[in-house]
Amino acid sequence: MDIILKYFSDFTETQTKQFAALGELYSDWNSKINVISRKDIEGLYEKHVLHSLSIAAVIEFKPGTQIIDIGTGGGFPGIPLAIMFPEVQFHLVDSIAKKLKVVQGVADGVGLTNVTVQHTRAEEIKNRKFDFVVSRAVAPLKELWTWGKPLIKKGNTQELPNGLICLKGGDLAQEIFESGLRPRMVPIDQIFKEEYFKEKFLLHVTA
Ligand SMILES: C[S@@+](CC[C@H](N)C(=O)[O-])C[C@H]1O[C@@H](n2cnc3c(N)ncnc32)[C@H](O)[C@@H]1O
Repeated sequence: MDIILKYFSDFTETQTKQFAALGELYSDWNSKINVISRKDIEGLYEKHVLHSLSIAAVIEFKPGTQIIDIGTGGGFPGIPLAIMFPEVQFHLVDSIAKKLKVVQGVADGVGLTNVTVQHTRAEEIKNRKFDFVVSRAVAPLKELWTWGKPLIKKGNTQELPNGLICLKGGDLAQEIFESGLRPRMVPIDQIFKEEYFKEKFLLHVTA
């Protein structure tokens, strides 16, 4: 939890309690339904919570914004962002139902009222639009954009235009080339100084 407070300090008492509760909630849920590796659960706040919050370091979503997290797994980046932005609506989807049990359990455990979950493949969602798609470690950029683009309403009311914001790591040159897109790229090690964030990037593609 200290690692979060190192970079973010403007939390309300509720938010501080909610972030603090994540450690125990994820340990409990993960012992029942394994969604996070044992090694990663030890580094939960750095590798999952803080990493998810890199999005909050780049954009402060306005109240009323609607966001879908594609392939949320155990709730990343959706859950930390939902705590960070209590007036923003988050729809967390995954193709594996048991992962969403954990997500719903954690959301209920911290008392989040701005989170909904849906068991579906992203490409099967019809007739719904969001301001942003967020995603971490789910699919190559080309595929993510194919799934995400139809879900995004065009708009330009925030610091960044509506679009896809995804968290990725490693050498992305080939992946970006194959996508045919020109995302804006933010190296996360410019935001957070821990070794873990070396070669990790936030990509933003405008809708
Ligand atoms: C490597 S995990 C990442 C989970 C989470 N985003 C995180 O960073 O911890 C990838 C997740 O994407 C989900 N997924 C893959 N393809 C999907 C699709 N087409 N629609 C919805 N979820 C998908 C998988 O079920 C899995 O939970």
